[in-house]
Amino acid sequence: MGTQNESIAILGGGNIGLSLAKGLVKSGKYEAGQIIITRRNLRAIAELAEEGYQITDDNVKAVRYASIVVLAVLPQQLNILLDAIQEVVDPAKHLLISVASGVNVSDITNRLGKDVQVVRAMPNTAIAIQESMTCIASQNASSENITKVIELFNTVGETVQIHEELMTSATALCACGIAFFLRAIRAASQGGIEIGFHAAEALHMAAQTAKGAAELLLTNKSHPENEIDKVTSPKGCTIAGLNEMEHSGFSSALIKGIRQSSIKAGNLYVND
Ligand SMILES: NC(=O)C1=CN([C@@H]2O[C@H](COP(=O)(O)OP(=O)(O)OC[C@H]3O[C@@H](n4cnc5c(N)ncnc54)[C@H](O)[C@@H]3O)[C@@H](O)[C@H]2O)C=CC1
Ligand SMILES: O=C(O)[C@@H]1CCC=N1
Repeated sequence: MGTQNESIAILGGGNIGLSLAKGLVKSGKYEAGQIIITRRNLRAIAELAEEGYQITDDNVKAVRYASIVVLAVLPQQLNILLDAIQEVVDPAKHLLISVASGVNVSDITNRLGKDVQVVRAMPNTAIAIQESMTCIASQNASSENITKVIELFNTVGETVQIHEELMTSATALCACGIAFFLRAIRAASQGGIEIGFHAAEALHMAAQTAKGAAELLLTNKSHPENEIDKVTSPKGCTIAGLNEMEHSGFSSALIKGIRQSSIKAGNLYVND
C-alpha cells in the first residue's frame, strides 16, 4: 500500500496513540522503526524503544522526521502542541491526522495559520488488536490523502467516511461505545456470578457470548430484533429476562448515555 514506506509521528503516546502504534505494527504493514512517538514524560514509554519504536519528548523533531503526523493529545492539550509545532508544519510535506474529539479541521488550520491538509479520525481502543471501528472526515484534504488515511486505518480495523459535523456523534457511538459494551459485558458477568459461575469463567462466557452476538449481526447483516426473535421461545426464559431489563430501562439507559456522550464530545475543546 502507498503509505507503507512513509514515516509516521504520533504526538501524544497515551492510550489511543500507543494503541494505534501497536495496531499498525501488529498489522504487519508497518515496522516499529517507521513510527516515532512523543510524550512529555519519556520514562512512561521507555519500553517502546526496546520494541524498536523511536521515542522522543521533542515534538518538533518528530514532525521534522515524519510525513504523516498524528495529533493524539487531549483536546485541552492540543493548542499548546499546535503552537509548539507551528513553525515546522509544512503543508507541502505533511498530512495531519487528528484523533482529538471535538476539534474541527478549521480549528487546527486556524491555530497553525497554515492551510495544511487535516484528516480527522475517530478510532476506538480495539485498534490495538486491529478491530477498531474508525470514522474518518475531512474538510480540506485531497481525496488521495483521505484514501491514504482510510487505508492506514483499514490495517487496524474497519473505517467509514462521514461528514465532519457527525464526528461528535461518531465519538459517542464508536469511541466511547466500546466502554459502553464493555460495561454491559461486565454487568452480564456479575449476573453470571450470582447464578453460579466463578468470576473468571463468567467473564469469559459473557465476552464470548457478546462476540457471538456482534458476529451474528455482521455476518448475517441482520437486525438485532431478527436475531432476538430466534432466541425468545414463547413463554420462555429469554423474553422474561429481556422484559425485566426493559422495565429497568436497559435500552433507554444506552440511548441516553450515547446522547450525553455526544453532547460532551462537542464541548471538549475550548479554542482560547
Ligand atoms: N481513549 C480513547 O479511546 C480515544 C481517544 N480519542 C482522542 O484521542 C486523544 C488522546 O486521548 P487518550 O489517548 O485517551 O488520552 P491520554 O491522556 O491517554 O493520552 C494523551 C497523551 O498525550 C501526552 N501529551 C500531552 N501533551 C503532550 C505534548 N505536548 N507532547 C507530547 N505528548 C503530550 C500525555 O502525556 C498523554 O500521554 C484525545 O483527544 C481523545 O479525545 C479518540 C478516540 C478514542
Ligand atoms: O472519553 C473521551 O473523551 C475520549 C474520546 C473518545 C473516547 N475517549
